[in-house]
Amino acid sequence: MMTIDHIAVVGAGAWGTSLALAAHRAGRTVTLWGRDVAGMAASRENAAHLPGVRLPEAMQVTDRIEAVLAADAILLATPAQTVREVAGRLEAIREDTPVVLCAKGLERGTAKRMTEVLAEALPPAAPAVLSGPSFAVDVARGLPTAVTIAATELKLAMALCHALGSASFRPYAETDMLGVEIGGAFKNVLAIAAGIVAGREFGASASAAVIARGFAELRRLGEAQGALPETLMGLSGLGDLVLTCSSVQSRNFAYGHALGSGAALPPALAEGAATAPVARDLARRLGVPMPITEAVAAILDGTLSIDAAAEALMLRPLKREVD
Ligand SMILES: NC(=O)C1=CN([C@@H]2O[C@H](COP(=O)(O)OP(=O)(O)OC[C@H]3O[C@@H](n4cnc5c(N)ncnc54)[C@H](O)[C@@H]3O)[C@@H](O)[C@H]2O)C=CC1
Ligand SMILES: O=C(CO)COP(=O)(O)O
Repeated sequence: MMTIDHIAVVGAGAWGTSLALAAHRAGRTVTLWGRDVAGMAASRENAAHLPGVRLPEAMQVTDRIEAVLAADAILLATPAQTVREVAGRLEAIREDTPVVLCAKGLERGTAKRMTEVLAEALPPAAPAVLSGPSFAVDVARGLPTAVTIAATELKLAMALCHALGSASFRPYAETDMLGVEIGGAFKNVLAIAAGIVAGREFGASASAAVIARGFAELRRLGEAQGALPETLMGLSGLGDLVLTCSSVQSRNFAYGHALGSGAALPPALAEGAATAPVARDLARRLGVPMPITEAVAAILDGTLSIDAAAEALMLRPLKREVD
């Protein structure tokens, strides 16, 4: 079996730092690369994103991209809209170095998935995807978490699972990268919808309806593109949808909640805000009805009020549930 010992994580935000900790707990040699990490390297703490969580001395924290290039595998954990630029900086990697995409989103302007962006920006990489229900803070604290790691070759997905798996972090291997990516990107849009429902105090019944009907949209769009239904119903699809649609810990949910309640928008990253218009356009192009996604995109671009969106969703023509 392929052996992965040295793991480099690119992006020292909440998720990158947590994944570096997971790799360390799994017994790997770990390099964490980020911009402006001198303070973090000295204090051994990511005070901005994970205060109180100690970074082990054995973990190399660096802003030198050269330190990443020789790793056996690279986890790319910067936000979706930066993946093209950041991947481009890794052009000197060895041919077929596994590069695991950890961002959840679609690229603005091109509507491309992260694997499509990587194929263009860094052709020597062997792509993989890591996704699933996993708040960075939970992973950083070593709470039990399960995720999906997908690669075209099961052998690579399994090697990555062995490299990252530990008593607190359980990855499942998968070959349906497309399905895993679609689940991760779209659940963020639906989490904004769920947050709006909670913030507007539409009630628990409406929250459950958004999750179930949102999942119907995710499944339709995934299947239209060739994703496997089992993937969409797994950790990276339904699992992550349930997590982010039901917890204020989710930045996407919190963003929607602020919209719904009329509070000031939180400054944190809400990937779904960038993905919503891209998802709407993609769905229209593929002829897939996605009314909740349409509503979120319209609320975000200011063309529809929340109350008008709710009424329009409730008064859509009556139909069979499975259609
Ligand atoms: N935070 C979480 O619980 C989870 C996050 N994710 C995904 O991981 C991705 C990153 O999210 P977070 O780490 O939470 O965000 P974050 O806001 O905590 O950190 C993002 C990091 O990326 C860095 N960065 C931004 N642009 C960059 C660039 N051009 N070059 C180099 N570094 C750059 C920032 O300096 C920051 O350190 C997102 O796609 C998110 O959906 C996935 C699972 C869990
Ligand atoms: O993807 C996540 C958990 O699986 C994190 O969700 P948020 O980006 O909404 O915080």
